[in-house]
Amino acid sequence: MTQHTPEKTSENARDEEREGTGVSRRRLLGTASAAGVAGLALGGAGGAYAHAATREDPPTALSTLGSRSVPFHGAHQAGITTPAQAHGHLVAFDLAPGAGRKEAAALLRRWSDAARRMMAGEPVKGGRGGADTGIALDAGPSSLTVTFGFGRTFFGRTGLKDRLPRELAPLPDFSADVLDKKRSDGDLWVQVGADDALVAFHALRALQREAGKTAKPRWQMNGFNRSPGATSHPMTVRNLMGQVDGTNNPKQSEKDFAEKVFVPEGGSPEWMAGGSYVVLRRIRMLLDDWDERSLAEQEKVIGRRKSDGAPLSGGKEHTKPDLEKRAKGTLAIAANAHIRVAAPETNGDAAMLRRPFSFHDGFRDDGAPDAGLLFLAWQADPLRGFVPVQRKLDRGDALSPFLRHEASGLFAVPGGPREGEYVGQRLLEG
Ligand SMILES: C=CC1=C(C)c2cc3[nH]c(cc4nc(cc5[nH]c(cc1n2)c(C)c5CCC(=O)O)C(CCC(=O)O)=C4C)c(C)c3C=C
Ligand SMILES: [Fe+2]
Repeated sequence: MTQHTPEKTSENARDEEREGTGVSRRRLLGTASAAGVAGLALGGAGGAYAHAATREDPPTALSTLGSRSVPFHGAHQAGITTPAQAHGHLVAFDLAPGAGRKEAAALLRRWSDAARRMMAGEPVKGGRGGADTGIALDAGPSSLTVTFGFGRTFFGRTGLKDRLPRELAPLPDFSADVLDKKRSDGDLWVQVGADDALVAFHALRALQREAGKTAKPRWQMNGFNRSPGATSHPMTVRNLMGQVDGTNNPKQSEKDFAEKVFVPEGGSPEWMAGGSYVVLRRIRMLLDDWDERSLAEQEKVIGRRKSDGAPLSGGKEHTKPDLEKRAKGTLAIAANAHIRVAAPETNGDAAMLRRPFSFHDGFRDDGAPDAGLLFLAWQADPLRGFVPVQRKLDRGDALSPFLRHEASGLFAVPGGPREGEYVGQRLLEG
């Protein structure tokens, strides 16, 4: 598996897509049961066995979930089209005073090396004397991905203003914004995703240690999705409002997918070839209000059935919504339904790949959950993706009264590294 198709979110699809480099479920189960645990050599990247804690320990047999690995190298960074994992950490770092281009390049080199190793299930420095911290020692890679991006402020701090992409222009203000500046933006951005919570934390901790004196965490957000295997049939993930969320994402099988999501070879700036721009919004959901609405009201707000995500114009989850359909003179999908207002066909084809994590950070002073969506939208150009759609949603979307946009970020995520390269090398050394 090199790249995953975002529309294939079922357990079977994930198995199938991960067979390329990981170990397929069939092979894994066959091998593990036939050979037993102790008799087998340690698996390498994505192998069926985790690293033994000591030389004497027999290797630990891994489940399908633990053994899956995602390649670090490729045309695009991992963590964009990879099916969203069960656990996610988003962290922004600011360069320390005095750290410039040279220090940033050395950091990206260290981070890339650590990410490559951890994504292959290998130990990394982090503990005393360069030992691994041991947090993920008996686990496999568990579909770990680490994705790196650059914020607008990075370019001024490193003397690279002449390489600042025009796409990183500050996002406009939206009327629904109640943004906390301290939890927004940042020089550097890291997304960690894994299907195991300890593997995800291990990676986060190792990267934070590697940042050393060069960069300090500015903010961190933690998110989650459903665990692979938790549903018995293929089903797009649900968000904390209970809706099936992600149905009408661009599909990798569509011929204009890459054009929508990635900067093309020969595009500008050159160092962003194969890269993408990610918009992050921490969107708190007013769940106490939402959960009091009837099922019919909730479905009208979105324009889809809550049970299976089918459009209110009829059909199944993946049936194309009929925006013109009327029943007894009334639009089946209301004029302000979220899917109508957000749809590419009502926004000059504005498109983005949504790959969010849910979050829950406890309860607020008023007793309401501090919970919602870490909305992540990936696109080749935010001015042709997120911005026009959010402008339109801002003007009259039935979902907006139930949401508060509390933090925001826009980052340039360069293309994937070639063998021997580190992420961002073409920017920092080009
Ligand atoms: C600016 C872009 C968008 C924001 C912000 C946004 C927030 C948001 N959305 C949901 C729930 C759903 N969104 C759905 C579809 C959908 N949403 C956007 C854009 C934004 N959403 C788009 C482009 C689409 C696809 C529209 C289409 O072409 O049909 C859906 C329906 C299922 C699906 O297609 O994913 C749901 C449900 C929440 C809860 C939320 C903020 C917290
Ligand atoms: Fe949406």
